[in-house]
Amino acid sequence: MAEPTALTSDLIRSVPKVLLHDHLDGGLRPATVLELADEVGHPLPADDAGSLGRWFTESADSGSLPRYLETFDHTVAVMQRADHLARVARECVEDLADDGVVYAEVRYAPEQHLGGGLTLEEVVRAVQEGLDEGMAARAGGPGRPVVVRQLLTAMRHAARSREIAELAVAHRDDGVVGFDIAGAEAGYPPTRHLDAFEHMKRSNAHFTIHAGEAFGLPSIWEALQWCGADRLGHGVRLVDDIELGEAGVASAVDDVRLGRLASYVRDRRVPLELCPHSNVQTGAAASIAEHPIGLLARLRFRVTVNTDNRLMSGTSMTREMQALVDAFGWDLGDLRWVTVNAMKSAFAHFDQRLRLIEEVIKPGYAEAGLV
Ligand SMILES: O=c1[nH]cnc2c1ncn2[C@@H]1O[C@H](CO)[C@@H](O)[C@H]1O
Ligand SMILES: [Zn+2]
Repeated sequence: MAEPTALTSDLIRSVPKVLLHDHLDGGLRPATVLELADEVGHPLPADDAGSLGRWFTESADSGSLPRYLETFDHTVAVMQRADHLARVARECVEDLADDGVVYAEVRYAPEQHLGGGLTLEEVVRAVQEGLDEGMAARAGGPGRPVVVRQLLTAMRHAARSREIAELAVAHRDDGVVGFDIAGAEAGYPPTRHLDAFEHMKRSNAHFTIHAGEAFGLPSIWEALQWCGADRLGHGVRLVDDIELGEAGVASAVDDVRLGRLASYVRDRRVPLELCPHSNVQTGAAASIAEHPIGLLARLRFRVTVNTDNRLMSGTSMTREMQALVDAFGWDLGDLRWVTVNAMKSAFAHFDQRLRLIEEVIKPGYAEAGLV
């Protein structure tokens, strides 16, 4: 019998990965934050890349979503000029490609980038320019090409969601594949933005909603049954609708009872954009080992693995996957499963998704030794 392949981080980095939930303003390189802050005269809490990176991860390690979100003040502050937005977007593509990502949807809130006088249109165009440059550079190199698309986010405490949804639809043929809402969850239910979601639906366009991260089942229920979300950003609190058997650890999958909402989510194959390390930092999960992703995967929910904010979590797709391999004994087959799940759940057109699965993802895992 062949020895099972050891899942080293080098091997994990080398296999094709798909990322659906990654914030552009949560993924800057610390060195870039320093350089751009210097150019625009924004004061930072540290003055070398190593300490600044640590400042972000330690401050984000707050156990609360609102406090975690405060760290974005420093990234958003240095993303107010077209050239700066383009640079951040280009570096994002480079970093994802180096991490072995072959398809990604990167999100940010255009309304947070108007401080330097740009219009919403100019913000979207600047980001696209950077993404295009990054993808073109990669296409000319030796590694696998990467496709990176935009998701436009509206901030849930603000009142611009309809406008941002219209912006997303207006740019659907040039790089924007969908819409999202983010920000503090408690007190800002998704139904505040029904108008925006209606616009997306009427336009035959796609959206995801951050729900079930800092707040529980009602938020997930509204996102799906009132707003009609295609996917759930996090959705991790769905476990509150799953009852464990006697042992309380759900070691046996048949010793588990799903409530109506959890059943609906699983039956309808609603994609869950799970972000393990981010959830531990905001207190949505106690540790990686106790993260509901292990249970949700065993119950065959449509699980996807994501980074959320690479800077604030000091993370990458490779690190997220490595942690799941270590905590739950996931093997290469599990990594391919979440990757195919993510590709199936992407907002890119069906023909492109299928092509990436057949021509890039499956051959990539076969090359790594998975038959
Ligand atoms: O995990 C999260 N939950 C809710 N909001 C978030 C999360 N990560 C980032 N943002 C928010 O989304 C904005 C646009 O990218 C960020 O500025 C941040 O405020
Ligand atoms: Zn997020």
